[in-house]
Amino acid sequence: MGSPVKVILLACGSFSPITNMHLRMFELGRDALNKTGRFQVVSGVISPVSDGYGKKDLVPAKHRCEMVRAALKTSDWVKLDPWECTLSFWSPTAKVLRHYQEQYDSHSNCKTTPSKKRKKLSNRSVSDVQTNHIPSSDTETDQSPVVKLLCGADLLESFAVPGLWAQEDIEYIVSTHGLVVISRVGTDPHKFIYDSDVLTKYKENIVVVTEWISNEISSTKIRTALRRGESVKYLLQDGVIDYIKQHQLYKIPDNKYINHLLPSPVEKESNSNDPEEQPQRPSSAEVKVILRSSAPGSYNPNHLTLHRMTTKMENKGPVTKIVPAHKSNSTSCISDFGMLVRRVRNYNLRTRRRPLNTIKK
Ligand SMILES: Nc1ncnc2c1ncn2[C@@H]1O[C@H](COP(=O)(O)OP(=O)(O)OP(=O)(O)O)[C@@H](O)[C@H]1O
Ligand SMILES: O=C(O)c1ccc[n+]([C@@H]2O[C@H](COP(=O)([O-])O)[C@@H](O)[C@H]2O)c1
Repeated sequence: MGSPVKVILLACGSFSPITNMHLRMFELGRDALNKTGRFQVVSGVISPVSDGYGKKDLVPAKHRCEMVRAALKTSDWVKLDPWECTLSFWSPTAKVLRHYQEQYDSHSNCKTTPSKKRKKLSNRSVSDVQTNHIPSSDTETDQSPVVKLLCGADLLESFAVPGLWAQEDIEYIVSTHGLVVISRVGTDPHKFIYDSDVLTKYKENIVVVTEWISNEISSTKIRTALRRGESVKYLLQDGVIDYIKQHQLYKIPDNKYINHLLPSPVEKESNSNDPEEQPQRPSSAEVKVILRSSAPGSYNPNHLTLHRMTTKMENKGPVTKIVPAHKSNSTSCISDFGMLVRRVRNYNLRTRRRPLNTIKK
């Protein structure tokens, strides 16, 4: 067998935000290709989609790129390439693959490699190897790497969504580049390939990786958890969580799990051991009144009851006492109380108001 074909794994997607499973995909893909003996993965590239894609909950590309950068601090072989997402318009994946292939071809030692030869290499199947229908090793070592699309099985199955992908793009991707597909719960990539004439035609160029340690992290589920104020630790890299918190992405409420990672400067300053200084956990009724009256504008607009309950307080200026809002029946903000109380205390500290615990009921 000749020397293996060098491969660059390219993952296209929203990465809003990048999850640990996106990172795992690269590890799984590299292992699977290297184990065949036919390929040697030399690097991985993450290409976040342009803002022009217009998908729901797609935070601006600059944030998605920064989150990818933060996540990749723990990888020594996967890199961010912001080319696609710096364009103001969406680019089909076939175009993105072609762009990167051209980049690598032009940078390779073998600038004269005809693309047809590359296509032949990329398409090399198990049967090719077995029958020694392979280029000589001298030729191979001069080859620029082949860019393969690394994706989850849901992306593969989206090929069948009517009108979503151009048929010629699908054929170009599988014939010229090839796919490395990571299994995902609820998908059946082998059957999907069987059902598709074009995928069956090029099936030697599709590597399906079964992830036995199945892990259904998705960016959608992460966004849902964030919106609900739930912990996302161990699902995202800590640097990504910090970034989300710092830039208040995904409309997160005051999230105790997120916020406890990075205490606000005011919280650091007020690091008192005096039990009298420690905020108490008030009842829901108390918080509702505190929020609106002490820090107008900084409460979560989702807590509409707060607004209604506190209009009486508006002319009273700063918080001087807690008024039990026993008439309220909303429980929507209960999980955020600790942080809400800290916010009030911080607000009072910043504005030199009396600490919360000195406020009498
Ligand atoms: N848990 C997972 N298992 C396998 N592949 C995944 C997983 N999560 C994401 N991917 C793959 O990562 C690539 C980029 O993902 P993208 O950010 O667009 O998807 P996503 O996490 O499913 O996002 P969203 O939930 O916002 O649709 C896609 O090929 C997708 O199939
Ligand atoms: O090229 C296409 O026709 C095409 C059609 C649908 C999706 N894609 C790409 O698939 C990636 C994941 O998209 P999504 O909607 O599953 O997050 C993203 O990079 C898109 O540009 C690409």
